[in-house]
Amino acid sequence: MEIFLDLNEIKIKEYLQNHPEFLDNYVLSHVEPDHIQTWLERKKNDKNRDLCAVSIPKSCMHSESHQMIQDLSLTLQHQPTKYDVLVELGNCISSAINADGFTLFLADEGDDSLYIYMGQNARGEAILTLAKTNEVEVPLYVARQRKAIRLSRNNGDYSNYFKKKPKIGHILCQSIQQPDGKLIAVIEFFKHESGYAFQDEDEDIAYSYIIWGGIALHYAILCMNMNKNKKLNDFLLMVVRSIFQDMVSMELLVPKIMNYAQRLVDADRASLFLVDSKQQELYATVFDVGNDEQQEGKSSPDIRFKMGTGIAGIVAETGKTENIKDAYSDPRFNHEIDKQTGYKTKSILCMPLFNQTSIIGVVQMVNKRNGFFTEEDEKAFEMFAVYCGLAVHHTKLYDKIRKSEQKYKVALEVLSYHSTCAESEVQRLVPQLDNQFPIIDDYHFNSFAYGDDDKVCFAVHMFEDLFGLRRFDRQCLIRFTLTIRKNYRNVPYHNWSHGFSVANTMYTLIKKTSDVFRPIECLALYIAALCHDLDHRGKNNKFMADTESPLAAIYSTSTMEHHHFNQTVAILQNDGHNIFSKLSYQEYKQALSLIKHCILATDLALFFPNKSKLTVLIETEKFTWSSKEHRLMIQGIVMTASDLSASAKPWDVQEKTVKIIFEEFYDQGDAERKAGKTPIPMMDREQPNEQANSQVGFLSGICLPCYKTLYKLIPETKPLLDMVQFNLNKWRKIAANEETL
Ligand SMILES: Nc1nc2c(ncn2[C@@H]2O[C@H](COP(=O)(O)O)[C@@H](O)[C@H]2O)c(=O)[nH]1
Repeated sequence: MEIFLDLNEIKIKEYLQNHPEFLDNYVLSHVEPDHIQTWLERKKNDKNRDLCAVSIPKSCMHSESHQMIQDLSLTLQHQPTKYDVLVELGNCISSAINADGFTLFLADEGDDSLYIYMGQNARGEAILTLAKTNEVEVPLYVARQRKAIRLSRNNGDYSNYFKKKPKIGHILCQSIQQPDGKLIAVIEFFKHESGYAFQDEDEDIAYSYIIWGGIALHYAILCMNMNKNKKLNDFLLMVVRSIFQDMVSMELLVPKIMNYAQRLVDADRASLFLVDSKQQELYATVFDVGNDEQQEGKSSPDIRFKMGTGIAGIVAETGKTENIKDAYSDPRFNHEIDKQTGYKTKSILCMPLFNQTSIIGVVQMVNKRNGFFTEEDEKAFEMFAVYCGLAVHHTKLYDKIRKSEQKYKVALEVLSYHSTCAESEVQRLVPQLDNQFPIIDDYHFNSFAYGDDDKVCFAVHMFEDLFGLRRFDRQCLIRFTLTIRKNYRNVPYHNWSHGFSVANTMYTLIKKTSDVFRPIECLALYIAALCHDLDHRGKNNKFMADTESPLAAIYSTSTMEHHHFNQTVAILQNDGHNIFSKLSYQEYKQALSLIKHCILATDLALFFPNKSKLTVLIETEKFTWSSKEHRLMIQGIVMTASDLSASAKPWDVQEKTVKIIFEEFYDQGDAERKAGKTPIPMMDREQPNEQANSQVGFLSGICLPCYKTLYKLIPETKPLLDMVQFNLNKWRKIAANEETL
């Protein structure tokens, strides 16, 4: 019996809407794929096809999409999260297709799990629940196939699916992907049983909105990434500032970094392990930094384990990042620490930290909130790890520097104690200052005739004679001079006797040339002469450089002369030693500046250029005592003249001094030979006949030019010039074997 159904277009449509599977089955079993493809092409390209006419008037669609864009743009203005955009999109589509609601499933590209979106917490972090596979077969199908599905309760294929969804009669499930095709989410709209089934045009409308939404979402993700990048840049700036400006110690900087890192990848815990390369172990520097900004990482020095142990140990060995989704299913995971802490590790993101040459540590993020650590987390973490390595490396350096500074301070304290004179020595010397002094303002004064204690008395007496005691304290002066003597080493030539002798020549020159130099210049010249070779080791600057001595590392030029000045300042800074304490700040500053200039001028390497410039000024009659620069130049010459004044002493003193100088030269030559170097003839004790020739060279090449220049500007120094000339002639005769020593 043929049944004629009273069918018309509306009833057919109604039937098809209520029985979508009927149409699906018909098309899938009766229509050729090519024909379906033609339909799809036509649908995409059919400009005239009016989506809205089918379900919503274009104006309404237009106004709807206009409203959606307005809503979305409002959302986007408030720096949306990805979830804000998805929820807004779902709301827009729901109202456009008259859905009673929707469920949002978030995808994890790590695997094809879906997470049911339950909302956001105060920090804008999504609250997700892992969807049980057997409860989401439809969204899972859509996620895998990227195909929309429309179902109604009486649809045979998925009737079980509706059993878990009481009161829901119809669903429309669609995937949402980024422009690059990456799956973001699946959205399942639903209607209660009383509603109509979703239609084609509902699917089309949802599809159209999702296109818009995808763009908005892409923008939102860009915005979030920009925010994240801004936060990352702000963090990196903080790290760099901490490293290079605050120079904070490890204790302060690393917890900051770990707190940031833990927030960066949304981890529940963060730990930093450093490599103990000697023990081949890792130890926790900061362990279990929580999500609370204030919570400082608990430093757990007792958490130590061998390299290669656990995920962190393996990363420290291999230098490769590990992203573990389920720690306990990874045989490499070390359960021991969980046992110690009672904390359950699920997911781990672990990254090596490098300095220029090696792995210095491992940063470990534990338990990603809501799921697993993503590829995006790994990328962000990689950048962070570079700066974390930089920070750790520099804080370790600063910690070493701080420890060295403390050791240096201790060494200085010890040195200061042992290198300053005792009060008893001061008291013992005071009465001696009232004794009768020999005539010592004499260029030919022979210091060999007196002992070291006498020389201390003479030195204090010379100072008081030149500068009086109105602005100086005698006890302080005695203490200062005794400590100066103590800080000359017991070497053959560059000892206290040499320091005193140079000061004596300077004293004589100042006494016999009154009014050439100003008081502050005289004070500086005298103290510089007394201190100019403090702590000399009997080796010259070349030796200090060749042997890579620490002093040469500190002072690359005029090595010993800088050290002599540094020692002078150190002694002035000792309690009870500051002879300048009654000077004004300006006078003190000027005195120290002049003392530095004078001591550095005793470096013969500086003598030659200084003398040449001065000679030109003299010969062109441009030298003027009113020029500060010219005064400094002549002060330099005066220092050298005093320093080499042994060459201008009577012959018996010169001959005795030279023996001592060569003793020291030969000691240096022996040390050079021991170091595998060949000493110059002057320092080679195996070439003793070189002495006379060396002296001819030294007196003619250095001393005579020095005293000639000095004489042109300070004629009162003629006795020095005459005696040098005499001694030079003696050395020439000896060198020519016309005389013997
Ligand atoms: N060959 C000689 N060298 C001498 C003599 N007197 C000093 N010197 C060297 O000159 C410098 C002076 O600088 P100083 O501040 O260290 O005293 C030093 O290197 C002496 O070794 C000499 O008579 N002959």
